[in-house]
Amino acid sequence: MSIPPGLPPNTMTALPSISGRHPDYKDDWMDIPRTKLYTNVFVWDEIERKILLGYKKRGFGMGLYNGFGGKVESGETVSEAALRELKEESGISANIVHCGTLLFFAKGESCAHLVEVFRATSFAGDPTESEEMRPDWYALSLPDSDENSRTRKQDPFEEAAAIMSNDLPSIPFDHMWPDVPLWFPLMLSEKRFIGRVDFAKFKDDATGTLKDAMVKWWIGTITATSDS
Ligand SMILES: Nc1nc2c([nH]c(=O)n2[C@H]2C[C@H](O)[C@@H](COP(=O)(O)OP(=O)(O)OP(=O)(O)O)O2)c(=O)[nH]1
Repeated sequence: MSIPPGLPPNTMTALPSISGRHPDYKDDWMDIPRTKLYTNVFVWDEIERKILLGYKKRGFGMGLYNGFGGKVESGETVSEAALRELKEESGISANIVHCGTLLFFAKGESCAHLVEVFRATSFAGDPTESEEMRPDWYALSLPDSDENSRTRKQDPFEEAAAIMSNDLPSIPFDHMWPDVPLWFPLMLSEKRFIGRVDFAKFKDDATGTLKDAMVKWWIGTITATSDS
């Protein structure tokens, strides 16, 4: 499948890719009226095998755990916005490295979110709760999937690290955006990725309420760009 519309046009090769769709969704990518730029920063400690996540206390994405980020404001670069949001929401500073570009659109919304994702493994300061986010450390791990558990079992270093692991809680993937398991393993293995996920409301069988579900998705690993 080719790179979905709305993603940076100069990305020449993005392989391999993961793609899929909801069984009840037959349409193509949705038309996006407008796009707003966002950042999202994930900070982890390779030695202590822990990752810092924030619990969103209010507004958009309330009740979910995520990296730290928000809208890029006029006059600032994406990296400046990423560092500002990280500091405001978690109280820490970090050496950030850009690793992904993800486009999210929910049916019926006026605007898509183009999210520039950064990773950091060195940081300064103590995580501090803000009005918007409650930061906490979680044990560094991959989401559960056949693919990930196969990889884990084949990697003795990863297994040893897991045994030496800390007593921190596991990453609450069930309380994160549903797209996270698609690209999180790429981020942790320091790959560069791009992707798009379209959402639509579906009835949640368990609660009977309407819930945003992923209806069409594509994530690619960047192997080369036309300007590199
Ligand atoms: N994984 C994932 N992350 C998303 C999605 N949509 C989306 O905005 N994000 C990320 C990007 C940002 O890091 C964060 C949303 O930022 P925000 O609404 O808190 O922005 P903000 O702090 O500037 O907003 P505010 O103070 O004005 O409320 O969530 C999505 O569909 N999936």
